[in-house]
Amino acid sequence: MTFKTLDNLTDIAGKRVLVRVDLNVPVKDGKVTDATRIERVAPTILELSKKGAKVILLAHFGRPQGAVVADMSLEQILPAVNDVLGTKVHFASDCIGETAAAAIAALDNGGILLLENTRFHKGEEKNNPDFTAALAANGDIYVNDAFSAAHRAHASTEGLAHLLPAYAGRTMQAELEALEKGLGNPVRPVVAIVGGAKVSTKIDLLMNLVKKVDALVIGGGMANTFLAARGTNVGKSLCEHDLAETAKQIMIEAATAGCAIVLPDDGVVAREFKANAENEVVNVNAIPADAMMLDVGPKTIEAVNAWISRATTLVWNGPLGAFEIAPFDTATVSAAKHAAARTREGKLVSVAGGGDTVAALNHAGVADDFTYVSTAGGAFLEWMEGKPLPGVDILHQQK
Ligand SMILES: Nc1ncnc2c1ncn2[C@@H]1O[C@H](COP(=O)(O)OP(=O)(O)OP(=O)(O)O)[C@@H](O)[C@H]1O
Ligand SMILES: O=C(O)[C@H](O)COP(=O)(O)O
Repeated sequence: MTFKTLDNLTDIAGKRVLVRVDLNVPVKDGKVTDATRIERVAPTILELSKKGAKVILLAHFGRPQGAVVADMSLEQILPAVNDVLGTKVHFASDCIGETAAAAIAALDNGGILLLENTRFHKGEEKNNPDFTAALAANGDIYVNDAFSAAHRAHASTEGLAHLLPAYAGRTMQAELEALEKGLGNPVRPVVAIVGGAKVSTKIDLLMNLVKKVDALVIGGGMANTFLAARGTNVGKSLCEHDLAETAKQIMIEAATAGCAIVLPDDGVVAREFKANAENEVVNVNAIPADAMMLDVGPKTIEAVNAWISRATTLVWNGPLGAFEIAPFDTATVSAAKHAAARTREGKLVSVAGGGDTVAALNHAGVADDFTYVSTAGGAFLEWMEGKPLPGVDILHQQK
């Protein structure tokens, strides 16, 4: 590693350390349902606090697009952060300006403060110099511990490293080391499973991914977009129809690269997005116009598990279905258990990543059996593609 780490940070008592963490955690009815991302950043926060720094946490939640959106406030994450850290964490309702400055001034040495969602300001995602300067005004040192947001060149993930002495946190360091160890030189066949809901932000990554893997299994909302591109009627399923052309190009690129694309043959459809909604298994060519495909079906599960059996290396981002609501967790749980068993037998190197993917593996009870579980989803896929990550690159450039 060529970047500076917390080992280089001594003598920081009383210093204001701005720590970028990723608190974009799964939440249901205002409660955190999986605290893995918080648990992973805890060592950095506690180490800085123990060294007597004033620890100021910067994070985003959701995609409020520069507006203050009440249900995207980080205040709802505060109780879970308190629980995981086992100490009182203060909160300020803005990440810049007087409100933030006053809360920081009131912090004791070793105190911890969480600032409100950075994405409530338009300048965050634009990496706007004035906004970055306003963030920097409240800190002496910058630590980036948000590997899972390092694919974003935002003010709090990249911009700040131009203005303040910048260091990698313990999780940033650990993620990069573990990914390099697990996937730096993957043994073939390499199978990737990509599912989930963030279709528009992840679909472009697949163009390069198909050149690196032997098979790409597509599930979740991502599969519906590919099925639609193939001319299948997906009814009311989560689907980004305007990405049909991109999906077609990816399928062409995969054929050229010799990468098998595995799409669902059957699916579990329902008319309501809720637990135990009335559902049926249908062939993907017979999805009713008023129904949504919320999971892949039994035939597809068999095919996915057969690909996992063939793989020596598995890379997984995004659940195969809406795993939060039973019974639409069936495929995700089955594939997770199968991959875990192959890993335990020493037949598979399994690396999974993503906020909800981690939650899904925890739900299946097998997260500890995977070779490595990254907190990163999009960043993990971009790393896998070999793309430079702005948040990591700028740390390497520190003198
Ligand atoms: N068929 C489907 N229809 C609707 N939602 C789905 C479907 N399949 C999966 N999902 C939803 O996808 C979400 C997870 O997708 P997402 O792309 O955010 O994955 P992730 O692991 O959190 O990655 P990242 O860390 O990049 O956010 C879950 O909330 C799940 O319910
Ligand atoms: O959940 C994630 O993958 C990270 O927090 C980044 O979120 P984003 O895709 O909204 O930038």
